[in-house]
Amino acid sequence: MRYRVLVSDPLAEEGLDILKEFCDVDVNTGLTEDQLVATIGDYDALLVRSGTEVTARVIDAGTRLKFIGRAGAGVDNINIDAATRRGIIVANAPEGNTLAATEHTMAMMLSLARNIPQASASLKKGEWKRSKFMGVELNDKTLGIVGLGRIGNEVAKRARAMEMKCIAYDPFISKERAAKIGVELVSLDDLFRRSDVITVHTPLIKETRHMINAKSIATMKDGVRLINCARGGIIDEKALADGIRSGKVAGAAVDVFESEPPTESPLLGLDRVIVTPHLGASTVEAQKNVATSVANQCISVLEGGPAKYVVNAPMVPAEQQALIEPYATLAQKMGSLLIQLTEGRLESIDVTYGGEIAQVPNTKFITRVILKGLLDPILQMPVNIVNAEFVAKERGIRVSETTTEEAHGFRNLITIAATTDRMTESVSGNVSAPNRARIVNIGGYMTDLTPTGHVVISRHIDKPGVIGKAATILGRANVNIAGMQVGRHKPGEEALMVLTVDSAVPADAMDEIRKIDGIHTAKHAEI
Ligand SMILES: NC(=O)C1=CN([C@@H]2O[C@H](COP(=O)(O)OP(=O)(O)OC[C@H]3O[C@@H](n4cnc5c(N)ncnc54)[C@H](O)[C@@H]3O)[C@@H](O)[C@H]2O)C=CC1
Ligand SMILES: O=C(O)C(=O)COP(=O)(O)O
Repeated sequence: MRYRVLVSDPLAEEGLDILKEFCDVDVNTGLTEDQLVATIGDYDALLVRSGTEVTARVIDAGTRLKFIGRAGAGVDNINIDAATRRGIIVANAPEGNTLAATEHTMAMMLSLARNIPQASASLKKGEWKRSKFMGVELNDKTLGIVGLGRIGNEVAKRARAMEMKCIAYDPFISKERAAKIGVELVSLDDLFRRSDVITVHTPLIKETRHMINAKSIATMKDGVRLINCARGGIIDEKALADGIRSGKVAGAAVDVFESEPPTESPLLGLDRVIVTPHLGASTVEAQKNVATSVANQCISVLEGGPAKYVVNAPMVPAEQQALIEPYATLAQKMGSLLIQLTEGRLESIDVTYGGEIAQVPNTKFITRVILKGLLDPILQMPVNIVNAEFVAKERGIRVSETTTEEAHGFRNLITIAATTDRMTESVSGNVSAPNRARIVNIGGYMTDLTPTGHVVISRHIDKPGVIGKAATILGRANVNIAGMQVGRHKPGEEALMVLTVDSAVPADAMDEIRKIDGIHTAKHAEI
């Protein structure tokens, strides 16, 4: 059956062509939330730009959805939590429109400085008002950049070329990194006080909503100019309109609005505000980039592969995927074995990465794979690397991750300990070559188990006859024993037996094994 993809905002043909090779694609733009809710259940993937509000209602109605793609950078129109809860991968295309948004910002800044849109409109009305449109030079002025990410960086480079002085506020960027592109990193208050022009390039999040407001405008230079080509709502539109009316703010350039289309915005009626209808990403080049990026990611995810720019799960860069793969495969099997060996309500999972694996920057990804292995078999809802952490948290299962150089004689060692309200059980595994992964310890007993197929794992008193009785019971049940290992600390004390068997063990045979004198516990597991 071919996958079905709904494209609910305009997407460049290049992206649609890629999708159509593998999927049935419906392009249906301008849907209301109710219309989306009514149809989304038929689709495996939804691709959007900023025009579609992907609400929790839409996501919950998308019972087949596996992928939500954003052909662009901002994902504030997608309810990421709702998608994560449902295990739906959300990915964007954050690099494809960076230069388009940068150039739009530069165009807005120059237009603002020289009143180009107003002068153009005036001349077209038949006027010739040269003195009315007196401008200012940008040369030597201070540009304050709020958010020195992809676009902020590119804007800074271009502003520097125009001999502007660039200062920036970004709590997540180092002074050294900013200095490399000739930008001085300052506090937000300093930026407000010192800038002639302020441009915002942050995402719209709780911390940035109305970051520029009446109070901050009051601290700015008289005659400051403001630019928002990032997200409506970062600048409080009402406060900006008041600032313009009072003359405190000389002008503003706005591409994005608190509500789009902005029918109610007080900015639209002001001469000194120039506006564009969210055109930052609207270049032929950017649209081709974001459409092909998101289409390729969509297909990869639908076919069970990774996406390059996942927003709601840890990413493994392409060049590290081959390295991580054997660990991830082992980790999932270890998780699955462990849950079959435990009894009771899971309280915590402690994962320790020892030796070489501790150096890999993507242990978070492996931890999610472990959680998937542990939780997917026991829960009704599908658990995958997107929602694994969320599902654990929701169920009050504490998850910890530790890295250490200690690998107990192995080059690398993953140990997972699961604590329930009744017991603690642990499993350790090692990858000695890309195609050689073993479970090397169960509950503190050394073993050497290829993690595949059926096993019977028991704890028993190390005394003659116990193992033989278990083997006899399996024989009677027509279960062939392919291999056997016994681990013990001292003769005569508790020992751990791992029997690899060629088929599932009937429940009554397992009950019989548990009744053998000397057997403490016995479990059948399929890895
Ligand atoms: N108008 C349009 O059509 C377009 C708008 N955008 C928007 O532009 C904005 C920037 O995009 P990119 O540069 O690609 O994103 P980015 O993620 O590369 O950069 C965002 C920067 O904001 C910084 N930041 C986060 N919280 C902050 C805070 N509280 N204060 C100051 N800085 C903070 C981050 O550290 C990061 O460096 C986004 O809102 C995006 O949605 C992007 C493309 C087109
Ligand atoms: O990529 C972004 O964040 C944008 O704002 C671009 O929006 P659009 O794809 O043009 O609706």
